[in-house]
Amino acid sequence: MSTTEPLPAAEAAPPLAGVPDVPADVLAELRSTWLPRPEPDSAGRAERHRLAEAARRLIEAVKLVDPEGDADALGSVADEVSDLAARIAALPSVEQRTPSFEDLQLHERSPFVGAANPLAPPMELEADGPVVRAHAVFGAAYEGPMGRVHGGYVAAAFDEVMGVAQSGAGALGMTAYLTVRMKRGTPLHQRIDYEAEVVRVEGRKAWVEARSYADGVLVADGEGLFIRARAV
Ligand SMILES: CCCCCCCCCCCC(=O)SCCNC(=O)CCNC(=O)[C@H](O)C(C)(C)COP(=O)(O)OP(=O)(O)OC[C@H]1O[C@@H](n2cnc3c(N)ncnc32)[C@H](O)[C@@H]1OP(=O)(O)O
Repeated sequence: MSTTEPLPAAEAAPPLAGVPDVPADVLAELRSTWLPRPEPDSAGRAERHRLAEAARRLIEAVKLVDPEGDADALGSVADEVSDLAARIAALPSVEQRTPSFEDLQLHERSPFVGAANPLAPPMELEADGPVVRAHAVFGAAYEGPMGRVHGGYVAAAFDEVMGVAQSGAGALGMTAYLTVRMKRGTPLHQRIDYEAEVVRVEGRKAWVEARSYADGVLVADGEGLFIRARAV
């Protein structure tokens, strides 16, 4: 596939040599901690998602607020937000009980796709056979160079997408290494598209390649090695 073309239309590609042809139901099961993101299973979880979304807007607003503005107004909202943080912290915590199955899912808690995690942009994921696609918009809080996503977040987003795509090996493991080539700045405030797939499998090791695009232009690509746990 060309690395400078816009994302290709979804189409069934033949399996790569050495990469297993993993049945669709196995792929779906392996990916189920990430996607699809289900409807909230309770009113409380729906409100927690709404709270996370409000917190994302809070983070963006705090990052952008002008320190040369009205200092009293800033001080007043700092007090209010501080009080709010204390009120939320005083509510029951998930760490005070045995987590439910839903609490543990990455579509709930991940720093990239988690609906309950205010640090998650959140990234949206979809799978098309062995290929995993994703998109995300990074706000001001992710800024490194002016107007561009910090390199650490550029790489971390690749880890998330590759982490899902390793399912194409028929098993899940941990990231052993990750190489990301940042070819252009990844712009803030616009949709970034990702695609990733397994390109090689040897025993417990699966190599995954991924690319990211801004407005159809390649901004980064990379590869990672994922190693599944030894059979016990
Ligand atoms: C459980 C389901 C979870 C499912 C979890 C699903 C969630 C995924 C989340 C997304 C991914 C993440 O962010 S994961 C979080 C970030 N990553 C981590 O925290 C991983 C930290 N590292 C580790 O836990 C470990 O080092 C592992 C698991 C990567 C490997 O440990 P190990 O299994 O004991 O490996 P070991 O027997 O020594 O080596 C096996 C083979 O791999 C090679 N090898 C080992 N490490 C490396 C390495 N870093 N780079 C290159 N090659 C390596 C060895 O040379 C050997 O090759 P040979 O002699 O056989 O040729």
